[in-house]
Amino acid sequence: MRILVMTAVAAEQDAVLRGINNDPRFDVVAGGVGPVAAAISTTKVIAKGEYDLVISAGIGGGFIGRADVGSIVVATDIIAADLGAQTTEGFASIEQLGFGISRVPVDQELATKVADAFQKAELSTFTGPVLTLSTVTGSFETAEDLALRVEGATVEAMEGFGVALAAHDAKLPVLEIRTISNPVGPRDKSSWKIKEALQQLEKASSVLAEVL
Ligand SMILES: O=C(O)c1cccc(C(=O)CC[C@H]2O[C@@H](n3cnc4c(=O)[nH]cnc43)[C@H](O)[C@@H]2O)c1
Repeated sequence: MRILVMTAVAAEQDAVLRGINNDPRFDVVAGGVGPVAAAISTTKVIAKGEYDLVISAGIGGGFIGRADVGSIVVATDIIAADLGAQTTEGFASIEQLGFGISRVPVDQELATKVADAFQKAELSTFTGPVLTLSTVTGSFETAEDLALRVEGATVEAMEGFGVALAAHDAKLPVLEIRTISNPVGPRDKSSWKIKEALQQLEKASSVLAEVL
């Protein structure tokens, strides 16, 4: 199996590389921050290689009560949560507007297998929808709006939908794995546990190499 892991930045790429420990089945690429950069870079890498699976991996924000800081989340769905329109009845996704897809399903069997392996490795693991946004949430109000709008919203990040759409376009299965660096809500960088989340990403990646 040939596996492409897309991260946003080099620090996440390095954590994954440490975890997979030179496993030749994996390519790990830092594709840039945000859904557009992620989509472009993933499309370019897929075009040059023969892959069986694409994974969006990195740190993310956990919705309070759904995913604790320091935990790992395996996506059940990858959702473009701010791709749509504000209407008098509230937000309408481009899917609801009839302009395209705003949700890419993951390979559910593989997602369950990976989540089970993380739990067996005694890593605090949750599953649920992972939201892709172009703007990091900065208030409780926005966090609550997203949680109400997307049933079971578990994580927010910025690249998954870009990676997933590129994989979907190439008819490849996709997963998204996020290690939680911060709670979704008011911007308080002092509360971000990025180093710990990167350590969890390394641990998760070592389990990935065993289970895939
Ligand atoms: O608000 C800030 O000053 C700030 C501090 C640290 C990081 C950022 C980012 O923009 C990180 C974006 C980057 O990390 C992922 N990520 C991690 N947590 C979240 C989140 O709560 N919401 C969205 N993205 C998050 C994301 O995938 C990016 O790659 C800002």
